[in-house]
Amino acid sequence: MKVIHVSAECYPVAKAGGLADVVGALPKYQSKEGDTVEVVMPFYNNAYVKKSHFEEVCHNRLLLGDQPYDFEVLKLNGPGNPGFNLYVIKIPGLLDRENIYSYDDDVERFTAFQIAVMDWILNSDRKPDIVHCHDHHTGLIPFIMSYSYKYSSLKNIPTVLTIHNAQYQGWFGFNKIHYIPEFKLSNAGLLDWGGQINPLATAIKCAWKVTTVSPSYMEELKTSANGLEWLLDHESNKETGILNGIDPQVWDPAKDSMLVENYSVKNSVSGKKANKEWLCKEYNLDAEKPLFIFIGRLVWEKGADILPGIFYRALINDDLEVNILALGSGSPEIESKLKSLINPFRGSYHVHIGYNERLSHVMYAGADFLLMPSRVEPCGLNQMYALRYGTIPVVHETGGLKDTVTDIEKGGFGICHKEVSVDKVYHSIQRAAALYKEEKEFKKIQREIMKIDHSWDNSANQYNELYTSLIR
Ligand SMILES: Nc1ncnc2c1ncn2[C@@H]1O[C@H](COP(=O)(O)OP(=O)(O)O[C@H]2O[C@H](CO)[C@@H](O)[C@H](O)[C@H]2O)[C@@H](O)[C@H]1O
Repeated sequence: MKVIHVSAECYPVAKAGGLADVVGALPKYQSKEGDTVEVVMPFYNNAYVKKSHFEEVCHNRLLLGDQPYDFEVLKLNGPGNPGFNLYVIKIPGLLDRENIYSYDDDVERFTAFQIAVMDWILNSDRKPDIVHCHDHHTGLIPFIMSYSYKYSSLKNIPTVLTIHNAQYQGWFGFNKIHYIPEFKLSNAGLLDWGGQINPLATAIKCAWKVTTVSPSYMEELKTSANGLEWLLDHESNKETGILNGIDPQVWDPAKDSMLVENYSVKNSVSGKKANKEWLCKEYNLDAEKPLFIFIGRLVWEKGADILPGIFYRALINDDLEVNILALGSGSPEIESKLKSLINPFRGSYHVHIGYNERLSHVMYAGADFLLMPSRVEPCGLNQMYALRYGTIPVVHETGGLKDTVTDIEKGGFGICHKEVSVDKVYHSIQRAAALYKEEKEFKKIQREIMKIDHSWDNSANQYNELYTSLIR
């Protein structure tokens, strides 16, 4: 079987969040003997790409409307090889920029990327058995494969869409419909949702199967999906929730080269202490107090808007005695509120605004508790990384968090709250701080959570079974 994953992100080449982690790991665990699982993504002009070696596979010219663009398909070679064939599409002037998203011409960039992928597959000797698309940036592919005249020879290849985040749908106006390779106009309704071209909705309608990254999120989407509830409910017979895994080759405290000191279950106490002490020295925190961390995009879905309120309440209360360290970027208003707490709470609080992969690893290792007050969490990887690194998750019971974290009082290993509010999260922090004082019990939980298996094997098998059902 030959599978091609099409994605805007893939770790370690380009990462903005969890999508990259998934696409950079899943293919490694899907490849069984005789199978080929590949990834194709855009060529960005970032530091990783600059230091990597690529070999040209083909070059061609695509048409975006009537605008021609030359493109190259390059294969990653040499020491940076991620463990599967990884191809990048270079479209000079469109894709080769430093960042992944947030340019004014993202519609043109990602539509051209999808057309280039189609042209490459159309002209390749060995066609894939499955094309697996991820999120809205690749959502037009199932439509193009089924309805665009030029690609009609691909229409019997099954397509799978995985929704990592339904909040973002890639909407654009019908004035750009000519970007999509020519098709019978009577099919234009498949592109439409609420009067706009909606690539995520299009993929939900046209893909042969739709998956999302946890069973609970799949259910939640039917009542809360940023306008796509009815569609997701209507298409439910082709939908499945498959929980993400984590890649133990990248996320292993015993081997992680980004840590200050490596550790396993046996020496978790001293290993975590060394990482915590480094963080406390670096950010002027108190290593005696429990360390709570937050890592992620500073947006409403992650509950980041209530972080300043939660932090203030926890830090102003002298009896609680906690440290807080946050890492993230996003809404300028939240960034500035979080920064404004640095001066008043110097010695027990810091926020690092920006993206920093290495720091995130040290934080998972050195922290005692991870805060995830997400309002929407399709799966969430942070809580699984935290568990693996012996850090207890404090989470809102939603989506994938519900599927991966059970409260200590219910025989589990995390601290859960049922609502997203300053009060509820503060109450969870109080529970966590009390647990920290029960040293023996706290360290026992730390060791237990490090042993939980969240590796990809089980989920990779579920994807493979899904593919097999389509090929049959
Ligand atoms: N400032 C920063 N510096 C360094 N690292 C940072 C960072 N901000 C975030 N990260 C890292 O980015 C990843 C975030 O992954 P998540 O899965 O938690 O969220 P995301 O919303 O991006 O993903 C979406 O897709 C994934 C994958 O399917 C789903 O798990 C999730 O629920 C869904 O919202 C983690 O590896 C985290 O450490």
